[in-house]
Amino acid sequence: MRAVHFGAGNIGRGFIGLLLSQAGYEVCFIDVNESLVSLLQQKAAYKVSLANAAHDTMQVQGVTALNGNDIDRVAEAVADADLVTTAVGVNILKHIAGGIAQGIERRLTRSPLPLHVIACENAIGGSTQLKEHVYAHLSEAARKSADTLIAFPDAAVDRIVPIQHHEDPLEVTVEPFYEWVVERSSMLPGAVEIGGVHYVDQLQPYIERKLFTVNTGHCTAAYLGYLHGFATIQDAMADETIAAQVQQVLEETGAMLVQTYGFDAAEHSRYIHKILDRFRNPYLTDEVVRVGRSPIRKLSPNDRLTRPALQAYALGLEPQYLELAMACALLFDYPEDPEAVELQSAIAALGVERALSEFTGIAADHPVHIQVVNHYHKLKQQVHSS
Ligand SMILES: NC(=O)c1ccc[n+]([C@@H]2O[C@H](COP(=O)([O-])OP(=O)(O)OC[C@H]3O[C@@H](n4cnc5c(N)ncnc54)[C@H](O)[C@@H]3O)[C@@H](O)[C@H]2O)c1
Ligand SMILES: O=P(O)(O)OC[C@@H](O)[C@@H](O)[C@H](O)[C@H](O)CO
Repeated sequence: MRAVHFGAGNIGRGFIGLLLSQAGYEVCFIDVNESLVSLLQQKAAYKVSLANAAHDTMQVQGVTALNGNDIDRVAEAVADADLVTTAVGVNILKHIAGGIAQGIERRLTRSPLPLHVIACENAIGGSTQLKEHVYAHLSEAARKSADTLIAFPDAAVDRIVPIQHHEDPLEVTVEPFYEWVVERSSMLPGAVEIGGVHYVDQLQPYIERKLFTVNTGHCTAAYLGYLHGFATIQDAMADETIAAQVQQVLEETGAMLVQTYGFDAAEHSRYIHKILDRFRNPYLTDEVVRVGRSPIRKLSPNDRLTRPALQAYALGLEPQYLELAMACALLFDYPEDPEAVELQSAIAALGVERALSEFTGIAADHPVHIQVVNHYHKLKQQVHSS
């Protein structure tokens, strides 16, 4: 079986490529990083090591790679694939959609076999978003056939894979934990299920639980850590005040998730504590600037800060630590992150009130907005006086 995977980066090699290879797929990576593509072509294999005491290692073999700019070959690979997956970043999906669409057009003329396209991004409805981008490139006739032969089931993926600093540029160190959940109800009849993937009827509770626990807690640790001068999540979590604030945030999202989806409260509390332990994994070095990357995306209405804060508020819960985390995100001024630079220029140009409304969609007179701005001004004063 052939899988075409877009994005040979950290999660692409360290999780999706590894799991697909273990499930019996020949994996063809597609990436625009030329040196990465050429190394994968030369070596056809790479090493994955686990961030545990034993430093267990695994070898992924028989992989191939294509340059994402070679649209003709990308389309050919998609046309012949048994599965297409992505881990490029949700904002990059629109850039890979053209190649996928060309592949689908060719495939529909030569094969009656169904194809599943799964976006493994940290976003609600990632595959659905990819489908919209792909369909924008398809002819009316192709769209009609694709409706019955091509499915885009949404997914949630969880495994912490930091930025890598190995001598071998293909090696990747990953945490031992992993979870890949795919929505079965949007799959086509007779679909082959991938070994190691957890299939569920409705993804919404799973993606919200993952995004609003793992990723909300993670970015809170990152933004608080950045503000206090810590370089890594592990260092930030060793600070008792930060660790307590991260836990408070997760208790707020937890209360919202338990009320919304009826999760068992005790089980959810264990889930939170397991995640806090994962953040502290002493065998990982995960930079706060990676975890805090793209603050505009992270503050956007459907992402890990704004959405749970507004959902909690709507339920009558007071999301005060989420508001604090949002204010810290507004203070993420890392000059090498293009979104952090854009965010800081917007705050300088519009003022924090308007910038906050612009990026989160929250009206200036909403109580959550008012509290975030209050926290922002207080934190800014503390930063100046320290
Ligand atoms: N790293 C993690 O811990 C983790 C865990 C779960 C989910 N994710 C999600 O997975 C996605 C990728 O994250 P990552 O950490 O692996 O990032 P990454 O930067 O390591 O990898 C992204 C890869 O995509 C490639 N890429 C960019 N534009 C492309 C294009 N047009 N065509 C093909 N390839 C392209 C990049 O060259 C890079 O190799 C993100 O959506 C992220 O939120 C990451
Ligand atoms: O990838 P992002 O930028 O959406 O979020 C950064 C991290 O929180 C994220 O990559 C986690 O490590 C991952 O989601 C764990 O499953």
